[in-house]
Amino acid sequence: MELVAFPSVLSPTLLIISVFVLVRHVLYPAFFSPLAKIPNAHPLAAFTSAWITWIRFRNIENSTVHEAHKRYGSVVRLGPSELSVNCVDDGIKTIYGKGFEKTPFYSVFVNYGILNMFSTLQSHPHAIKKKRIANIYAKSHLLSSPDIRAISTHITHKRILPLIANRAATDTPIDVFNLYRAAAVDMTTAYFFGLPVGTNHLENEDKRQHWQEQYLGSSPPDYMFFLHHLPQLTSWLAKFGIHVVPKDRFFFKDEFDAWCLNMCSGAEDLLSAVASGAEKRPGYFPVVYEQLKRITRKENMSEDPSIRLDDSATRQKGREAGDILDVPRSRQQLEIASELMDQLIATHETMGISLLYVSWELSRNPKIQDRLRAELKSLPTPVIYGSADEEVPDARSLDDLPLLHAIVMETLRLHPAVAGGQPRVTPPNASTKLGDYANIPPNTRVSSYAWSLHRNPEVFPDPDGWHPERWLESEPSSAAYQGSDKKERWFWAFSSGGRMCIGSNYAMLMMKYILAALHTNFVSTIVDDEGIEQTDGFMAGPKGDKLILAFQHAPSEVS
Ligand code: HEM
Repeated sequence: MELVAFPSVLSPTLLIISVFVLVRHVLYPAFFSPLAKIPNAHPLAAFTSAWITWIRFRNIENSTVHEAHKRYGSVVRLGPSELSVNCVDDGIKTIYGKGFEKTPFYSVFVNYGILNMFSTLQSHPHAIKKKRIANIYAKSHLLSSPDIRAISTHITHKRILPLIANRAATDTPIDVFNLYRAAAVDMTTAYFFGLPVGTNHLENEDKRQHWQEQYLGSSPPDYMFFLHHLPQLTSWLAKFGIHVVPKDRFFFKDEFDAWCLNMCSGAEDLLSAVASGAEKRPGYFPVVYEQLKRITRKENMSEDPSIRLDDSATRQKGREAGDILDVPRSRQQLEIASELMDQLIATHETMGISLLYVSWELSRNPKIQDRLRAELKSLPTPVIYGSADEEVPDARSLDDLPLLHAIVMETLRLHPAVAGGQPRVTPPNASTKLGDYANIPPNTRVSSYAWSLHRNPEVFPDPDGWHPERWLESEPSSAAYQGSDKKERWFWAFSSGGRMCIGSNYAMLMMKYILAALHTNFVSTIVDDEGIEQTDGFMAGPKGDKLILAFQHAPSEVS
């Protein structure tokens, strides 16, 4: 009797559950949700996030989303509550303007348990952090900064040019990916901590490799999917001893954390020396460190809810690593280090990738390389290798060079280092219009991709071709590459709005100094570019992780 009664009780329950599931997960998302009218990038996208998660796991997100935009237009649905948006008006201007907060995708960038500018999700605490240093990354400041000039002079004349001259003399090719990442770290640590404290990865290959191992070990590229997209599941599994991401990541991170604190201690020593009367020489002063220290001293950190710090745990980790973290640090010190560490990581890959693709394109286009050399030599103070006065151009005249600027812009367009989606959520208590679609509900995840924005053929005719002339409107041949809208509005290599890259002007200037040094003095040719295609991730470096070039001394006159 009971055996018969059991299913009869179960049946209504099962029926109710089935109807609920059908309505909630099938009928509502497919037919009644305000997102139902938006084209699905895949038939499953309306019902489940599993499809886009699988696409991300396979590292084919940027290309898949781009194909969906080509087929279905500027707004596509990636999941039941997720969109990709590929337009400027009612697109990036809205999403990256005001009120759309970041998602936990960015939480992986926390250092020392402390949120920094990049990993702070909410606008208000983020704005406080950004304001601390915005002025020293402003273009007007950088173009007239004696520190920037001194750092560029030192690093180009003392490190880059002798290194390349040696390779040219011995006919030994070089991996420019390594070279450029080293140059980016050397320049940036000099600006942060002062030249005497900053790294010298260009000349010291062992230190460079060790640093690179720590960096890759603490943010292992093959596992970033789990840290970005499944952070809760990843840490929950770890509690049961299932380490989806290798747990030696924490060892590398501890070492890396200790390294950055050590650099901060070096900067402190420089500040003490200046306070005791030592000369404040340009380039030898820890510009960014000092400013962060000065500003954060005035802040009452305990009242800032964005700051989370388990100081004892951080120190314990340091003790286990047997390193300098064992020395107790104040919250202010860790706050500064968290910020600097993040900015350094932002610099290293992005500048390395961008310069690599400039070199690759120039090496494939020798005529443009020759024209660039002529332009660089026309500067009042070109970067001449071996010259007695070891000058670099004034930053303003370098910045004004039209061809150099066009080459860098076109490379950042075609090969954006940050190619992937930058996720945000629609604001609570408001509905939003994106593209042609109104009433997008609150808490919808929305992203735009530089990869797709930069490949709109109406704005960038022949979008897959490298045509610096599209940025040179005075050039007759540029007419073929002018699109229907202003290119600058669609150029998104540094993102836009309040969360736009703080280092964009700095990166542009430093990359121009490096390119000026190389291409005034040398001619580059490709030796091995296997694996040059970009990976399909948030950060899109070369699949082969290298580019081998040969350099020869440039002829003294360019015809
Ligand atoms: C070619 C070089 C660079 C490229 C292509 C680049 C690109 C970007 C992009 C696209 C973003 C926005 C990412 C997002 O919101 O998901 C960003 C943010 C950021 N970048 Fe860069 N970046 C470069 C160099 C640098 C440098 C040199 C620094 C520091 C010195 C830097 C520091 C930052 C910081 C701190 C943020 C977060 C800004 C915020 O949240 O307000 N970047 N960068």
